[in-house]
Amino acid sequence: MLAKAEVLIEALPYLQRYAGCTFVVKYGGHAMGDPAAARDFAEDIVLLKAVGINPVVVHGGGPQIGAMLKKLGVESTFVDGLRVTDKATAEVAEMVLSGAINKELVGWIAQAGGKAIGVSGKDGGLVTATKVERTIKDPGSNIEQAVDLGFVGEPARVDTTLIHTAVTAGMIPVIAPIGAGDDGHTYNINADTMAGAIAAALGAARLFLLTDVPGVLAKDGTLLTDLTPADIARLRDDGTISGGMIPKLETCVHAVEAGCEAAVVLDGRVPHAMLLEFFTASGAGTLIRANSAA
Ligand SMILES: Nc1ncnc2c1ncn2[C@@H]1O[C@H](COP(=O)(O)OP(=O)(O)O)[C@@H](O)[C@H]1O
Ligand SMILES: CC(=O)N[C@@H](CCC(=O)OP(=O)(O)O)C(=O)O
Repeated sequence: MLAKAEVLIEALPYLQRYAGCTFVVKYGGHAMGDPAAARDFAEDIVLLKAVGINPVVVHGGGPQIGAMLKKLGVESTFVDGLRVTDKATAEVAEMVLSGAINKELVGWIAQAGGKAIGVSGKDGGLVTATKVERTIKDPGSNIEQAVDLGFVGEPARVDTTLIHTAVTAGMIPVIAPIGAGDDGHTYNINADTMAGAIAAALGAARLFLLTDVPGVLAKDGTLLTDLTPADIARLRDDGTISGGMIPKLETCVHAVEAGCEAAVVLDGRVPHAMLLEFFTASGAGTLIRANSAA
């Protein structure tokens, strides 16, 4: 019994410090595979709301989009962790993200006793997207070449009115990473990028990125517990990070440089990972701050 009280007391300074603050939580497609983990995640989100923190959820769904494309016989390729998206792929991405996954998460939060509102970046002009321009180095000649990723977007403008309205009404926004461009097209946005842009626009106290690894791992597999933007640039240059970890850490750098206090990459498969990270002194995962002394 006393142990339970001690756990609550350990959380007290965090509760006092962060009451009224916004946390943006990105729930990755890899982390959401297991229904028990999804239930734990929803409980964590509802608990945050109950103690006066305003959680805003941005979800992914990469593996689920991949599975649907496979069913439909459509091939998918990636450049730097971004899915090359033609018109048909954009339609499937919107269907899976805004339709299936978004509503499933809203359902899990309702089951846990919360009130969630599921939207995509298209709703209320939340996220206006522009086309992502990328170049890749030709391995033979080392010459930079432009690659066309199709309808892959990045947030150009974020209008947080809808989020503020929902939060004021006691609701938890659940956001799918789809945006409309000024050109009228639908853009598929990497969910980490979407979460970082929303965290930056809201001036969130924390950005949590829940994924399927314990955090950022060094080449020998050990967990890197604290990183700065300069460390991340080095890890990218020496090839320690690759694939989906690249947009994830770019997002963290963007968010902390825009004023978000800290970003955390952590293992969403661990039950109640976010609560353990946030409310206990022994944090898990990788913490990213603008500078190591902060
Ligand atoms: N240094 C690294 N540390 C940890 N994971 C890494 C690293 N480099 C690349 N990765 C890859 O990044 C993946 C996480 O990104 P991603 O697949 O996009 O996850 P999510 O769907 O949760 O966003 C890991 O599963 C791992 O394969
Ligand atoms: C442009 C781009 O790559 N979009 C992603 C959107 C979903 C996503 O990011 O999901 P995870 O967080 O689960 O990886 C995709 O099509 O897979």
